Formats: sequence, C-alpha cells, structure tokens
Amino acid sequence: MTTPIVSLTDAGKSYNKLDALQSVTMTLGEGEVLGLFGHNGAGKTTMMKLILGVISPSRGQVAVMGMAPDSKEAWHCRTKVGYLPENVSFYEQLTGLEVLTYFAKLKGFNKKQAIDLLEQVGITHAMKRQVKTYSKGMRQRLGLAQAFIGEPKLLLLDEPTVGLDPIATGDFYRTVDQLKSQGSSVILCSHVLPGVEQHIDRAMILSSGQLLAMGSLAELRHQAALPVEIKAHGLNGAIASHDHLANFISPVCSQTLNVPEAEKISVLKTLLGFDNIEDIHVESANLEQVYQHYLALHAQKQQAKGQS
Ligand SMILES: Nc1ncnc2c1ncn2[C@@H]1O[C@H](COP(=O)(O)OP(=O)(O)OP(=O)(O)O)[C@@H](O)[C@H]1O
Repeated sequence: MTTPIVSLTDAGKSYNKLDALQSVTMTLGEGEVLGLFGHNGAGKTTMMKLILGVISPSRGQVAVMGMAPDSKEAWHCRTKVGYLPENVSFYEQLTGLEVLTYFAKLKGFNKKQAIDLLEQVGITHAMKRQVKTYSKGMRQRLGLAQAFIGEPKLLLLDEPTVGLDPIATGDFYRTVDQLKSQGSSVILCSHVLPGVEQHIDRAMILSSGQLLAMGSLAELRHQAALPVEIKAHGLNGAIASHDHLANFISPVCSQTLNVPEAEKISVLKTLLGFDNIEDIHVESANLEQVYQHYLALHAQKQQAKGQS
C-alpha cells in the first residue's frame, strides 16, 4: 500500500479550553485535491498549520509523506511542500523578482524558475518594482508564485483566490488542475464556494473545530439527501393537476419540482410523456447548498443539545 501524502488520525489541537480542532481522521492521496470549508474560526488554518508542522497536535497523530511534520527528521519533506498563508506579507523594499528569487533559492531553485513563475501568475511586467507598490491582487499572485516553487508534492493554500480578479482566479484553478495532473496533492480552503467544486475531489466541512462531513460532492449530496431541482417548460397547469408530480412542486415556482434523487428518473419519464413539454432543466444541489445543509443540521443539533 502506498503511504498517503497526508494522514490525520484522531488529530486535534486545543488552546487552553478551546478546541480549535477536535478529532479529525483523514487521508489525502497523491494527486488528490481537498477543499476545506467552514465559517470563520472553524479550524481550517489550524488544520493546515498542523500539516505544515508549525504547530503540534494536542492529541492524535499527523503524518506528511509518512513523517510527523513537526519532527526534525521531516526537514527534507518541507522542500516538497508549498504554502500560501491567509495573509501574505513580503519584504516591501524588495522587488517581486528579488522576493521570489530569495524564496526559490531557499528551496534549492534558481532565478530562472522565479522568472518563469512570475510569468505564470501574470506579473512579469511588475517584477522589477518594489513589492510596496503592488496592489492586493498582485501580492496574492506573488504569494501563489511562492507557493508553486519547485512543483511541490503537497500544496496548502489558505484562501488562494482572495483579491484575484476573475481572469486570475480562472488561471489559478487551471494551475491547480495542472499540478494535480502532475501528481501534486492540494488542500485549499476558501469562503468563495462557487467555482471551486469542479476542481476538488473531496470536500471537508468544519464548524467550531468539529468535522461535520467529508466526501466527494456526489457522496455528500447523497448523504444529505438534498432534492434535485427539475424545471419543466411548456406544461402550464398540467403539473399541478398530475397526482404524482404535484407532490414535488416548489413553493416558489409552479414549474419547478424539488425531487428526491431516488425519484429523479421516474419523474423525468413522466414529464417526457407530456406532448406539450418544451424543455427540461435538471440541477443537483451545488457545493454551497450542501455546505449550508450541513451547517444548518449542525446548528439544529447544537440547539437540541442546549435544550435537553
Ligand atoms: N494561537 C492561538 N491561540 C489561541 N486560539 C487560537 C490560536 N490560533 C487559533 N485559535 C483559535 O482557534 C479557532 C480556529 O481558528 P482557525 O484560524 O483555525 O480558524 P479558520 O477556520 O482558519 O478561520 P478563518 O476563516 O477566520 O481564517 C478560533 O477560535 C481561533 O480563535
């Protein structure tokens, strides 16, 4: 069996009485992309810091490429890890090229790689300017270039698209797809859910340090039993007068049906049986809806606990 790139076994971190991360068990394989989602203070950065080895677990084990990342023996693994912190900050007086060359050299790479990466993130035109003159988006691009040095085996990206314009966001996700196809593993956390789902293999949802759900979007959708939205055009009142279909009519639109996944095909067959059907649009729950579902479920459980 191959060693996972990252594995957490009942790993948690506490600060005095606060459980920043309760007990998380997970593995990340080669070429896998994991999305880490949760509100402010959920424990996302804590989990990344445990994986980086900059903090040690209060309980359980963390392993990166088979080693405890906070151990001395893991030093050579660190050159294979790229990290973009939540708030990037650089030496303001240096130029973008000087900053990136410095970080490249720390990892055993040269200026040529720094120049190539600056081109990849689209700031070649500003590479000879001091970082203090950079806009927020340009700093973020420089941060990403820094994380990409040496085509890392593991990339940890905390809010990678903050401050990026739509073009740069698209370029960023293309780079993630490319790194994944080359075998790099990626953990990224983001508060911006639209646009992320097609680039991740699995999602992990955290709240107040607690792991609420983890799996592929299809698995989470299935587990959550969220309905599929089916919009049927051209039927006017026919749906409301149909015994079976009428059960699924959305409270907000009479042409939209909210159908359990298990009944999707039978409902579609029924709709196709209508002579005047003009079009059918089928949409499964997206990442945002899945995320909201798990958070609402968690809030309900907390409330019930508080009342008992
Ligand atoms: N060094 C520390 N000392 C005390 N508490 C801490 C420390 N670091 C983090 N925490 C607490 O741990 C919890 C989780 O913090 P963390 O930074 O992991 O959240 P996050 O999910 O990354 O949040 P955000 O989306 O706001 O960045 C928070 O309640 C935070 O206040």
